Amino acid sequence: MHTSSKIYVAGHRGMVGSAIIRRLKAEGFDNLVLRTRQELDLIDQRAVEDFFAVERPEYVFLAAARVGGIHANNTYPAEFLRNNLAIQTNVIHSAWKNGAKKLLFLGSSCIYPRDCRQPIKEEYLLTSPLEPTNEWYAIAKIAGVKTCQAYRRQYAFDAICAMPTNLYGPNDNFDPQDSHVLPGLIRRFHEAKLRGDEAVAIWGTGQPLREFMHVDDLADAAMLLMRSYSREEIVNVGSGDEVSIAELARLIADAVGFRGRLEFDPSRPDGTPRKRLDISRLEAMGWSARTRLQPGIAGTYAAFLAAQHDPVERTAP
Ligand SMILES: NC(=O)C1=CN([C@@H]2O[C@H](COP(=O)(O)OP(=O)(O)OC[C@H]3O[C@@H](n4cnc5c(N)ncnc54)[C@H](OP(=O)(O)O)[C@@H]3O)[C@@H](O)[C@H]2O)C=CC1
Ligand SMILES: C[C@H]1O[C@H](OP(=O)(O)OP(=O)(O)OC[C@H]2O[C@@H](n3cnc4c(=O)[nH]c(N)nc43)[C@H](O)[C@@H]2O)[C@@H](O)[C@@H](O)C1=O
Repeated sequence: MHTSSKIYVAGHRGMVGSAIIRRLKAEGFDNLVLRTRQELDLIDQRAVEDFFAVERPEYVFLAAARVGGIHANNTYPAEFLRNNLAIQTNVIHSAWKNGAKKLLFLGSSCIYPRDCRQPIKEEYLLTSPLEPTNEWYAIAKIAGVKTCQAYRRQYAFDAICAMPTNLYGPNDNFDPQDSHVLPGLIRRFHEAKLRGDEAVAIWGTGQPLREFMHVDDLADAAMLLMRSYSREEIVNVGSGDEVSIAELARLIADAVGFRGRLEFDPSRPDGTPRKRLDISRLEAMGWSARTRLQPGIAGTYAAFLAAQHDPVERTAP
């Protein structure tokens, strides 16, 4: 990949896509092809084929997807299955057909079995049943992995797959219902602080463990893989920063300055009990995450506050 290479980042307005764009621009890449969802709906097969036939990008970061937290996954199963199958199938096929040199597909740690041995190695995929709250999304993402592997075997297309752990950072989705836990709780604690509430509700028991990674570290790993990894085996991307949801909630309350009580609501689902990734494969390439959780949360809260004053933030660049 050279700084003049033509690079398409699908989903460049999302959290991951915008982090990859920041990283590419910081490294001097200046031949970026970008389309908003309004300009190019990636579910529309004909539109995607036309776009690739005209633009013929050399490298593709596939960071567009129907994404959300436990509630969104559980509530919109048809969208999580259909949109993700369509987006990834259209993009992978058109990239290959129009001569792309390489494509990076993003899966997720939630594609592994619910009760997986820990830390999770890449080879544990498809060894036992999935977590029911996100099986539709997981099935779609597993199909994405298999699509990349099939195109590599049959057509020698250099499609690679990264499996990130739970991500957070600037430009995240801070929706009160449909977001992931970290941005969701930043908003809930912030609003509770402004109202002077005495307590904040935390979904579930607080006992599940999650590994959190700053999205800039994911962008760093994505660049490394795009530059130097060309195999069909999937690659985990994790940070080792594992905390319980109760511990996470206390860290966020401290960062936001909320001094009231935390009230756990066990009527809401916990989801997977634990999903810590084994990242030996990536470590063997000399990689490790840099941003620790506490400063990462502080920076994300600052980005949330900035976006309150500038509501177009999530839709930039
Ligand atoms: N967030 C996380 O914790 C994790 C994320 N990942 C993976 O990283 C990738 C990016 O996730 P993230 O950045 O968090 O998600 P976001 O929701 O922040 O971004 C997704 C992007 O995809 C775009 N998009 C969705 N549907 C379409 C469509 N039909 N046509 C065109 N664009 C579309 C969205 O556009 P618009 O802004 O218009 O909606 C948005 O820009 C996904 O593949 C996800 O599975 C993996 C592990 C963890
Ligand atoms: C990245 C990964 O993310 C998803 O899986 P998840 O890790 O279960 O996602 P989550 O961030 O929504 O929840 C983590 C934990 O936190 C608890 N929790 C408490 N309070 C809130 C809360 O306010 N919001 C949310 N969302 N969760 C909360 C919640 O009950 C759960 O125990 C996949 O669906 C899939 O999308 C995927 O790929």
